[in-house]
Parts: sequence; structure tokens; C-alpha cells
Amino acid sequence: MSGPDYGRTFALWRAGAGEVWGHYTRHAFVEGLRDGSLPRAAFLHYLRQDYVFLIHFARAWALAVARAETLAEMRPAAATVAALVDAEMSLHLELCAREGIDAAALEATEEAPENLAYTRYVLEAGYSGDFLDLMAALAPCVLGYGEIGARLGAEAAPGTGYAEWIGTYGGEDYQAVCRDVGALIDAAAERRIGSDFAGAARWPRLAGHFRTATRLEVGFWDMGLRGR
Ligand SMILES: Cc1ncc(CN)c(N)n1
Repeated sequence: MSGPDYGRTFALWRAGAGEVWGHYTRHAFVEGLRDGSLPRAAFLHYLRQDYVFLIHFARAWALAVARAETLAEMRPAAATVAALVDAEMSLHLELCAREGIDAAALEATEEAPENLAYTRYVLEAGYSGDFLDLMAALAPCVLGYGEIGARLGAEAAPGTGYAEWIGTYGGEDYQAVCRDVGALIDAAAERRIGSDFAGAARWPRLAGHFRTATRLEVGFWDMGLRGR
């Protein structure tokens, strides 16, 4: 199982997460997007939760701007905040508007426990740790969807009904964000722990953040699939 190249640190964290990574990126929800069999109600339930999720993720990336130690770290972190609130959330606004769900209704969505658990875990990693801890907790979100989008872009059934979702995450704009974030994480890791990543005292904790966030992604898909 391979995917796009988003850098060395991501490749090591991804491999270290073991089978959990496949549970996330090949979840039944994802396969339902690919072949079009995902019930529309489950998709809309997921989209509403994901809109709220992205608000908190934009806050977490804004925290990364504050935790950055250099301008070279600050710029891509700030660009990712913009990509989340300007580009990615537009997908949710447009798809939901077509179903009669407006922005006010989206913002009034009551957070599911799986959503609360995931977003607050990531924010806590940033509050109690440093920039690199935060990157480890954020990476499965950004880069996992990049990997899923790239695969579904190549494999999706014609007329799946979820082509816009797939096009957003498989498209060049989102893939460029993933490559930039991968490069940002590689540079941030070298700066803080040197080039012998796996030998660094901090490595198990960082890999643990990545694995936990990946498990929380699986829980998010489970929540979406269950629907209301
Ligand atoms: C739960 C979740 N994880 C990741 C992404 C991709 N930014 C997302 N929109 N939602």
C-alpha cells in the first residue's frame, strides 16, 4: 500500500501507525465515496460535522502559526489556515446549500462526541507540546485526505455522485497543500530532533500523536457512517 510522496517524516509515521492507517484510508465510508454506494444521509451528516471540525482545525493551524519558531514555519502554517477556511470549507457550504442547509444551520450543528474527541485532542497536543507535537497530531488529517483523494481520483467509479468531494481532495490545489505541509514537517523535525528521527528521545511521543490522531480519524468515519 503506497501513496503520494509527502516527505520522510510522514512516511515514517505512516509506516509506524501500522494497520490503523489502512483502517482510516480504506474505511467503508471512503469506499462508499469511491463506488458511490455511500447513503446520501450519511454523507450530509458527515459534511455537517466536518464543517464544525474544520473550524477547530483552522484554530489548530492558527495555533501552529503562534507556535512557529521561524518565518519559514509561519508562512505555510498561515497558508494552511487560509486553505481550510477559504477553499475546503467552500465545498461544505456549496454542497450543503444545494440540500437546503445554509451556513447558519451548519454553524449550529451540535458536535458529535467523535468530533469533540478528535479536535480537542489535536488542540491539546498544541497547547501542552510544541510546534512539532502539533504537526504530528495534525498530519493524519491533512495528509490522509490527500492520500485518499489521490487514490479515489484514480479509482472512483464513473458517476459516483461524490465527484466534487473527490475532486477537492484529489485536485492539484489540495495536493500542493499536502506537499507543502510534508516539507514543513520534515524541516520542523530536523530543526528540533536532528536527522536521526527514530533515534530521538521524542520520537515515540510524536509517533504516538500521529497514531492517536489516525485512530480518531477512523472514529470520525464510523460516526459519519452511522449517520444521525
Ligand atoms: C475529519 C477530517 N479529517 C481531515 C480532513 C481534511 N482536511 C477533513 N476535512 N475532515
